[in-house]
Amino acid sequence: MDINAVNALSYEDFLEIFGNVIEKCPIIPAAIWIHRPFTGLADIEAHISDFIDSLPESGKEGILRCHPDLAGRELKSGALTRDSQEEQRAAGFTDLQPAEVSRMRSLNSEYKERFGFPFVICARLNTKQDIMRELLQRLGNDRAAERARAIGEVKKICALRLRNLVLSDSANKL
Ligand SMILES: NC(=O)NC1=NC(=O)NC1=O
Repeated sequence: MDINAVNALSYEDFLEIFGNVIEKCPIIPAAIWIHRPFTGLADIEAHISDFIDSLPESGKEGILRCHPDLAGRELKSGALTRDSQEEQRAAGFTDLQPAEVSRMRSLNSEYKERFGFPFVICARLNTKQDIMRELLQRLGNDRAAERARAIGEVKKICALRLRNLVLSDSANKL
């Protein structure tokens, strides 16, 4: 799907296709739709990034809370969105050893306890070893630094989801 096809979409079709580029936050693509015609993928990304950056801390933390834990309950119960399921599988979280699952569970809850929002990282750009190392390392951050870091990861996830939608022909099958 090229950018002209994106710009020609009705609002409903735009949301149907792009509604989950930020996990479970359709309000973000719904909000940036107003900026079409987009000049390209980078333009869509820039509008999403600007919208997120304009939010108060509580809004940014709300976005983070919409993300499922890595190797968490939703993965176990099959409740993940298709995007998230695919990303967690790619990083190796769908076939963890029981000891790895409990390690992720305890690290995730320690992180959530400390920051009040879940640990978020772009799973497609990391192996499960990278992710466990990052989780441990980022536990040492202060809240503001960690919020900014996690939002940066949300934007990376978004960028990969957008590329997958626009550059592949998956979105053509409306
Ligand atoms: N807590 C998370 O980082 N979740 C996720 N990262 C991804 O890349 N996909 C997810 O579901």
